[in-house]
Amino acid sequence: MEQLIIATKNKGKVKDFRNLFSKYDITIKSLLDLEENIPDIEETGKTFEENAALKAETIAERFSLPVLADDSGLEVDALGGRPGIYSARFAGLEKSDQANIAKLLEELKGVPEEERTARFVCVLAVARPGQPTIFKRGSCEGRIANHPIGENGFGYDPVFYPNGLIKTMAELSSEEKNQISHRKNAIVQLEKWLQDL
Ligand SMILES: O=P(O)(O)OP(=O)(O)OP(=O)(O)OC[C@H]1O[C@@H](n2cnc3c(O)ncnc32)[C@H](O)[C@@H]1O
Ligand SMILES: [Mg+2]
Repeated sequence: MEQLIIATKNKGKVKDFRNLFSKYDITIKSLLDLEENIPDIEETGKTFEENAALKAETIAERFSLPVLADDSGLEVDALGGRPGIYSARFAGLEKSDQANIAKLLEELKGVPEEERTARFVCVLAVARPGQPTIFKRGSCEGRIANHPIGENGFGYDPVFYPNGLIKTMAELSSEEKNQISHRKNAIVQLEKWLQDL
């Protein structure tokens, strides 16, 4: 069984990745599992790719090991693509899922259902010491609910209806989310690399 470091401190992502990687017989170590406390990596990039590379390359250099990072977010069409790369800090730097959802619903007040289209985007970066960083992008199309429903998942899952479903992402089991998610759609593109790990 192989081990892969994921440069994240987000427990929701870690749960998704553990589940998504189980079929490749790969175990995950996140920054939350490491003995030493890794300071937060400032996400100063202007794109998902730049921020994913910052996270993956910083940790890969530090440990001289291959590292995967995920930079992801929600693009809402009626908001011109916001919150996008700012999804985690939409309502402020304390990164509260509840506050982010409240701000999103407030900004979308009065916007009719057909104009509430949105997508989750996930960019994965794989950094390996001395080699060029690889990027893969996945997305999941849907629309924004009028109020939060469901207890599973994290982030904006309670207000996101994936296309074709009458349940929000937070009403799906992990297995169901991981069949259709942006994260899954990015990971499948790494399949060849994962087999050679
Ligand atoms: O940077 P790391 O440590 O990985 O953790 P983070 O939460 O700060 O992660 P990002 O910078 O990539 O911001 C992504 C945000 O987008 C949202 N998001 C991403 N994937 C999601 C998902 O599967 N379900 C719900 N919300 C998601 C959620 O608000 C995340 O905090
Ligand atoms: Mg972050």
